Amino acid sequence: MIEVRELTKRYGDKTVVDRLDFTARPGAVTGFLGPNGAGKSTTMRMIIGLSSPTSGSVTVNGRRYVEHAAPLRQIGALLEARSVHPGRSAFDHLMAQAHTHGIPRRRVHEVIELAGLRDVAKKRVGAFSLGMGQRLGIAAALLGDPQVVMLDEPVNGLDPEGVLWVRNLLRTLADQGRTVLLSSHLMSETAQIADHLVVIGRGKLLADTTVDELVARAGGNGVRVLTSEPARLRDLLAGPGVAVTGSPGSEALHVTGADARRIGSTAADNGITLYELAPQNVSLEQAFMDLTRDAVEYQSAADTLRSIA
Ligand SMILES: Nc1ncnc2c1ncn2[C@@H]1O[C@H](COP(=O)(O)OP(=O)(O)OP(=O)(O)O)[C@@H](O)[C@H]1O
Repeated sequence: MIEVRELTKRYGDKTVVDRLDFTARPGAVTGFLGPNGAGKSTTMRMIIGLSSPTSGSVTVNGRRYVEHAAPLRQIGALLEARSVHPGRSAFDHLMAQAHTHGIPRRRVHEVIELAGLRDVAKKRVGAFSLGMGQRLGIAAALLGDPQVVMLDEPVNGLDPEGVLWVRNLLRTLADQGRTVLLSSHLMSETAQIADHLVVIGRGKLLADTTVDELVARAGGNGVRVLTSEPARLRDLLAGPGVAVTGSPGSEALHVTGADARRIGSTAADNGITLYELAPQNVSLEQAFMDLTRDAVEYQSAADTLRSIA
């Protein structure tokens, strides 16, 4: 478990992480999302003690990272800036890490297999593709067989097969009861992996939620209906969890909590004519952009032009 409490980091007069509060729980993949510069990497660095908070706290399995006798066995991390000696082989790199942490050689072979690196284990790391480098970073994160795994942009540079591999691996780790935290600025990609989402912008918590809740907050996956008898259809659809909105005198209704099939059947059973029955899918990417719009560090020229027009 990772518990972030009122975590704050300031560089000079700039507050980069601002009283951040969230929990990444065991048995779930928590997606840590935010636009560029939101403070994700800074938060992750504080989680593993590479940077110290200005105020607030963060614990891994109940203790601060530095208080663990064998931190590598508690949390395995892949952070963006890797320091791998380019002349070393993948095997030697992992062996050196294992050695300093009292991890047996057998485990090095296991993570090499797990990361699909067997064929390239003896190759110089300097000659690795970006994707192979990511796999090596993930192998290193898993070396201590940790209960908590934290990955900063793990699918960066991976081909579709690699992305699928990461997705399956993280699901397996969570299903084993481990805590998985992964950062990304890609909403749709994260939504396919994560059970839970923590969204930040300018260092502040914007949402601590599930994918479904986020979509609902952004307007939900409702259905637009055009009918000759809006008032009667509205009454017929009324029930727990169903919301129907529309303007007086208008033939249009917006329905949430009932899908197009149910609305169509209800209309047909009661002889009501429909002119339109259109599911409205809110794109996750749109929901994310709506949520983080005010927190984006550098707006695109188009946005800026729109806002001054
Ligand atoms: N050592 C530092 N000194 C001053 N400012 C810093 C330092 N490290 C990070 N920052 C600033 O903190 C802010 C947050 O950066 P951070 O790398 O944590 O964001 P991020 O969400 O990981 O972004 P990205 O998705 O681009 O990696 C940025 O504005 C960055 O310029």
